[in-house]
Amino acid sequence: SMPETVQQEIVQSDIQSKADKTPVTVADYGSQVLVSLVLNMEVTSGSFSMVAEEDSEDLRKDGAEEILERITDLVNKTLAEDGSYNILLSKEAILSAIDTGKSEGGPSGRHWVLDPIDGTKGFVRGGQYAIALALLDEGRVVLGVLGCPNLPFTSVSNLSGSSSGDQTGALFSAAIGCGAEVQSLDGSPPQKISVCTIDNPANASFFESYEGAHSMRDFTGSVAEKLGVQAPPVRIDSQAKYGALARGDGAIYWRFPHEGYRETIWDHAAGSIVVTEAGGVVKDASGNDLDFSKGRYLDRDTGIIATNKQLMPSVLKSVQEAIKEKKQASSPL
Ligand SMILES: Nc1ncnc2c1ncn2[C@@H]1O[C@H](COP(=O)(O)O)[C@@H](OP(=O)(O)O)[C@H]1O
Ligand SMILES: [Mg+2]
Ligand SMILES: [Mg+2]
Ligand SMILES: [Mg+2]
Repeated sequence: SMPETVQQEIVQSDIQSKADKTPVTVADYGSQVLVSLVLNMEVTSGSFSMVAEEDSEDLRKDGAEEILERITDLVNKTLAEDGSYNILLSKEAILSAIDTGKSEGGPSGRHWVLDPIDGTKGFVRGGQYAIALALLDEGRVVLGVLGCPNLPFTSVSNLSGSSSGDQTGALFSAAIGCGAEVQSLDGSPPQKISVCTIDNPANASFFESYEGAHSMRDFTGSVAEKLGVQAPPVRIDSQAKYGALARGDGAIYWRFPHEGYRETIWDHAAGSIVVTEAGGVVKDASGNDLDFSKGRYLDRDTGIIATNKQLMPSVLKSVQEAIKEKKQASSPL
């Protein structure tokens, strides 16, 4: 696919820095264009609304001509190679396709939620990333798809060492009330997946961000200790973590960003339905469900925890204890 080709050949000029200092690449923009174009053409019933991560502002600035040209070429080349749609996009059409993702979402009606490349830092590093698409209906996630081109098809235990002969690439999908599935990217028949059945925290392993700045490791380390987790953390980028959890590669995924960080809905919508439809649960640190109905940002208390039903009560308890300790340690006497 287009992101795979870009990842293999990525050069410095393909990578830009956004106003918030996070990276964005030609593949992030290109993926947002392609997904929004196809959705627009295929979804014909009702009005179309999409909440997506990227916008065209930086691409309309002086000096962005070259990168816009590169995105336009990439998108047109991909469309031509695929052959399903006989269209050629101008630069202006590229910019307006990106901006179809400007919706505010919210509690009423239907909204597509897109992270065109989740885990851009992993993508640039040659690591894990995901293309994450979900559908919100009246404020709840009803559909989710996670494309993970670099994820071993059977298990992340095959991440290091390609000697296993495992296929690479996994496409997770879930619809509300219908369970979760995985298939290979070349279109093998989908198979049902479910979270692991581990109930003893001593046997549990956990996923967390590869990027240390995305989740506080001193905090998650103390939660792991309280829980009695023995295994070392498995650190991978993007919502591939939700996919890996949903098929039982590990028992827990948790995320505790630094204070003041606001989570966005496209970082969790697709992943959370894949996990819940695989029989798992996704909560904030207070044990509340995530609320995707509040617009582009996710309404939540500190942290996000995904695990199976058996482990959630003890994980929440350890998290609460760790939060209490942290508050005591930082409050003046
Ligand atoms: N300081 C921070 N704390 C927490 N999350 C952050 C962050 N900076 C960026 N992120 C988010 O973390 C996502 C990647 O998740 P992970 O840490 O699980 O790999 C990024 O998605 P994008 O790569 O789509 O921008 C971004 O939204
Ligand atoms: Mg980003
Ligand atoms: Mg993201
Ligand atoms: Mg992204």
